[in-house]
Amino acid sequence: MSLLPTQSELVARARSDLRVGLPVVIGAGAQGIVALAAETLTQGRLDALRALPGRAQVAITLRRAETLKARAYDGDLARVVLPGDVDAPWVRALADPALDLAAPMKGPLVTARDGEAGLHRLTLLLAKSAQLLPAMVTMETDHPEALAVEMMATRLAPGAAAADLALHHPLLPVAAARLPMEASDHGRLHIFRPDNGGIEHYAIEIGRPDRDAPVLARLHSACFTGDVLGSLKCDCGPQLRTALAEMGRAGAGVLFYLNQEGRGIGLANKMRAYSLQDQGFDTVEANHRLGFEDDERDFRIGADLLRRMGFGAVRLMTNNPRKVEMMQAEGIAVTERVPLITGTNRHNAHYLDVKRAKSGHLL
Ligand SMILES: Nc1nc2c(ncn2[C@@H]2O[C@H](COP(=O)(O)OP(=O)(O)OP(=O)(O)O)[C@@H](O)[C@H]2O)c(=O)[nH]1
Ligand SMILES: [Zn+2]
Repeated sequence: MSLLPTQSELVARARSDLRVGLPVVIGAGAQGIVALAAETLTQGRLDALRALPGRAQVAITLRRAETLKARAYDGDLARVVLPGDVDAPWVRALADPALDLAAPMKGPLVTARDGEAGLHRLTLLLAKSAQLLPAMVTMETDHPEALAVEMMATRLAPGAAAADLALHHPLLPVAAARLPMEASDHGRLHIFRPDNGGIEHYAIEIGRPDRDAPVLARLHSACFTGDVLGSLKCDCGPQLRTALAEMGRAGAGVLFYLNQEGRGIGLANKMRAYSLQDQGFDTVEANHRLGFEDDERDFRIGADLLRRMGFGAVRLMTNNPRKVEMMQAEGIAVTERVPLITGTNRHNAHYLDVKRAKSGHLL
């Protein structure tokens, strides 16, 4: 045993570094990259990065590249060559579509087609996992180890970092207590935390569901605006309350409250998406313009929690066939899909239409 951080712990540290605005180094031997998140980039850090020998680029996802009409030569991403005369706000505008319509980027953007994009791809995965906009300022380096020491930066080994980012981190029970609720006197709230100190998720157990029979279950993704504020832009709040009420009526059930706000992009990015929706884009288009896929959730979380609580089969309350497929792919038997249609109003009619048309929801 050692007090030194493992690669997985270094990935967790790198996430915080990027959110703070610090650089992260990825690489070993003679091949590496220094990366800063576009969202937290300051002018000082951009100047310091440019003072290093090498070519500064901004890695963006294919989704964002399509919006910016930049050619993507690296499959799912593009490397925009950073012009010599641009400042930090220019880089942030490349990442953040808030100003796309008001102040379109001065193009054309030149994108790199030579060299390797593997490390750039990793930096984008890291940005997404830190719930930052997926756009990273990068500089290639042929002495990553020395540079990381010099900058006191977290350095990740590419293979180990890629493996950790693809891994589902097991969720461990932290605490549980009795919680009488409007929906049931017999509630119990369980808190789970991943072994890398990441985002916590909750289970609300109602009654004492039989572990040997399919349990009435709901995998509810967090929606601060809908669940807490009663937003009329979506149907989340009524879905949450209806699901709990039905479990209360049935006397047993389990609702997982998964902190995958905004289909996994985080609340700040969801508000960026809402602001694009105010400009006329639908929920799917808005995610794409930000550089995200329409659904960035990891459904392994729900399956892990179900199993950890002793359930192998569910009667799943959802209108989303993907949730059913994903649970089955993760080895959870879905014996029945229980529709959960509630909370439609004139503000969310279009949102629900788009979910039906583009995301395959059965509404
Ligand atoms: N990015 C983004 N997320 C949204 C938007 N509207 C709602 N959400 C999020 O979408 C998620 C909805 O979660 P769920 O209700 O569990 O899932 P669902 O895929 O709609 O499926 P079911 O409700 O089970 O039928 C929540 O995380 C919300 O925060 C939006 O316009 N953009
Ligand atoms: Zn919602």
